[in-house]
Amino acid sequence: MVDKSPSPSRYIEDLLAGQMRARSLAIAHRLGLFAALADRTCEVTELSNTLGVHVTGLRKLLATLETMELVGRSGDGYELTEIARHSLIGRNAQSFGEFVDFFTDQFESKPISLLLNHLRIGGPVRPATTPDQWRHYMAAMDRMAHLSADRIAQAMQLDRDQTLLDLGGGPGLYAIAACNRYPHVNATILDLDDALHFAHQNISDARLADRIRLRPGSVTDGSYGGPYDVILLSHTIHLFDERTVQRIFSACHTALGVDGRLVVRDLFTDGGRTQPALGSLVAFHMWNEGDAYSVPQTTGLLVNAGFQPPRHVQFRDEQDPEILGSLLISRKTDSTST
Ligand SMILES: C[S@@+](CC[C@H](N)C(=O)[O-])C[C@H]1O[C@@H](n2cnc3c(N)ncnc32)[C@H](O)[C@@H]1O
Repeated sequence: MVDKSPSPSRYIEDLLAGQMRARSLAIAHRLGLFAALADRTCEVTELSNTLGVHVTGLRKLLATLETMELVGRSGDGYELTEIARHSLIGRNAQSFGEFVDFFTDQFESKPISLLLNHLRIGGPVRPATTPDQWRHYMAAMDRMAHLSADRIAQAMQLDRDQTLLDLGGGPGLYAIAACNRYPHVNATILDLDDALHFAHQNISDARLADRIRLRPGSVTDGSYGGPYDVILLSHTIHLFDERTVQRIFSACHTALGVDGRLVVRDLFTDGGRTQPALGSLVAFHMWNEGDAYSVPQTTGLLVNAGFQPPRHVQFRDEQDPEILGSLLISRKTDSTST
């Protein structure tokens, strides 16, 4: 049998090329190249005029995109491949372009020197700060919600509940999906002011201002109001260290009514912390003060805070991106052990 595995040097070369591929994707997306080719085949000079860039550089960029199977040639022109058409333009089921901007912001604001310093001396590593970064951040969360909010609303099973708190609710689309699915539910979204600005717009577009309340604040303050029937913590615990997550879970226990449920959604890894692989990658590159928590570790923190061992609900299917994560759903026990 012929051994088709790459040599060690080819393997390392390919890992390094991965960074260049990601940068080509980011630059083409920022330039608007995919949008410019959305419904036409374009010759290089015409494309360079549309995008306002030099032909020489553009030819090289297009060649990289061709190797990545995002554009193809048709005669003298370039056109999008099916993958690019489905994942990088418009808002169809597989579109994922918002994540290109969001990930790119993360890499630009966290150069390797900064990550090295963080490894050596610890401390915070710049969250989103500029208005553009907030817009990209919330647009990516918005996109993820379009792929998953209805499924999460269904998995939360709020048929007999009245009140939902969405902690770190971002653009508000989980609260909106829950209120749409369960007409008897009222929701509260607690988040930082910068995020609530986006939630406010979405709630007003959905005409749900009378059922969804915005509560500016920090999840680390530990005072969430209540009592609530259900608390959702979607893609938020990964921002915080383990001690803070423990305090947040305990504060959730306090804010829940009798028999209340906590639904934690995240990119949970296995006990070895390597699967899904994206979990270990984003934990190191993006979630510097937090982590991609494993299912056993999060279960331990929930039980310590006074919750029953959670059910692990996989709500995404094989076609979905890994970043959608999974859910841990726990019911409150009567008293805390912490
Ligand atoms: C990764 S986003 C997830 C947003 C939303 N829950 C979702 O699943 O799409 C994390 C959210 O936590 C919010 N956040 C970060 N630090 C926070 C804090 N200290 N207090 C409250 N919210 C915070 C961010 O503003 C953002 O909306």
